[in-house]
Amino acid sequence: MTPPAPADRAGDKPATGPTDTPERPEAETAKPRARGSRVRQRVAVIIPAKDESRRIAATVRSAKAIPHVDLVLVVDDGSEDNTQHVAREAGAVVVRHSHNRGKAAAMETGAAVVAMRDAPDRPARVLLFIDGDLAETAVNTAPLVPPVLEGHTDLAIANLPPQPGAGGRGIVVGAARRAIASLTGWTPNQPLSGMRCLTREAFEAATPLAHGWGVETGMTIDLLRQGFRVVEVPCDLRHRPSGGDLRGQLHRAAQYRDVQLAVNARRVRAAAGAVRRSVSAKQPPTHR
Ligand SMILES: O=c1ccn([C@@H]2O[C@H](COP(=O)(O)OP(=O)(O)O)[C@@H](O)[C@H]2O)c(=O)[nH]1
Ligand SMILES: O=C(O)[C@@H](COP(=O)(O)O)O[C@H]1O[C@H](CO)[C@@H](O)[C@H](O)[C@H]1O
Repeated sequence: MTPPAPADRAGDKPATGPTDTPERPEAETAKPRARGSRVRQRVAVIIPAKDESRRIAATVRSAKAIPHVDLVLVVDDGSEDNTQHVAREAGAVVVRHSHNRGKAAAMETGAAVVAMRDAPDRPARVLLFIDGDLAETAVNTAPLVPPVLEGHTDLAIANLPPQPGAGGRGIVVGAARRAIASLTGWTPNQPLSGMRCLTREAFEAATPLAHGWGVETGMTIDLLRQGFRVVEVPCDLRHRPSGGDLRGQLHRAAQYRDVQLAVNARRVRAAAGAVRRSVSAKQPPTHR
């Protein structure tokens, strides 16, 4: 695979939808589907959730109101609270990890369960991942869906407004942003945003997902490097921000660790790919 062209591989923070995306090289192209084939396509909302009993009911109810959604799936990632019961009561389909496996694992479980519920005679559902703490604002992820359903992009990522009470200094966000930029040529505004809508084809191309908190950074890099289209879409969301206290800083340290692990693995992969390409370019043509 050739390295992606800079910046224009991804929509550049469109106000209401994706910007134009250039043709992708044949070898990397995720086949665009005819618009007509998406007409009956539905959307599954997947909510990885660990100890979200206080907000999950509002999140589930709100997610059910997103147009085209016919399945809201909560993956209880080994919660120690009542998350699974509250989510089920609110109308979600709930599956549960018996022990905590991290956000990325919960996302993979969610996608696998949706695949089992996809009808064989219909297109695979589009996947909309959202966090469990959005509460009543979950419905405001709705603008992520049309660009994907209509085939304008493969991955739509929510851009959130500044969150009251957030205590971050932009260290993790900055590191993830720079890593994505250096590996793909595209500079995202919110590289860690977990609210993202994508096709089944794009999801499969992004697996195995990077572990834990590295999942968003890894997914964006992997999809862009394979020629998939990515856009950021503003969404008016509120989530439980991490504060500036010890708990918040520990959360950021874990995020930082997982982002670095995801990025380093992809740097190694990119370097190995470059070596392979240069070796095969130098090999003399074979004669019969
Ligand atoms: O081990 C974990 C940790 C978190 N989460 C879920 O992942 C989402 C994002 O987590 P959080 O809101 O804590 O992170 P933030 O995005 O605020 O950094 C939430 O729905 C969590 O419940 C999870 O499924 N497993
Ligand atoms: O925990 C946080 O405050 C930051 C990461 O910490 P930094 O601000 O980069 O030190 O990450 C959160 O905020 C981002 C920006 O709003 C979101 O995109 C992330 O999903 C959230 O984890």
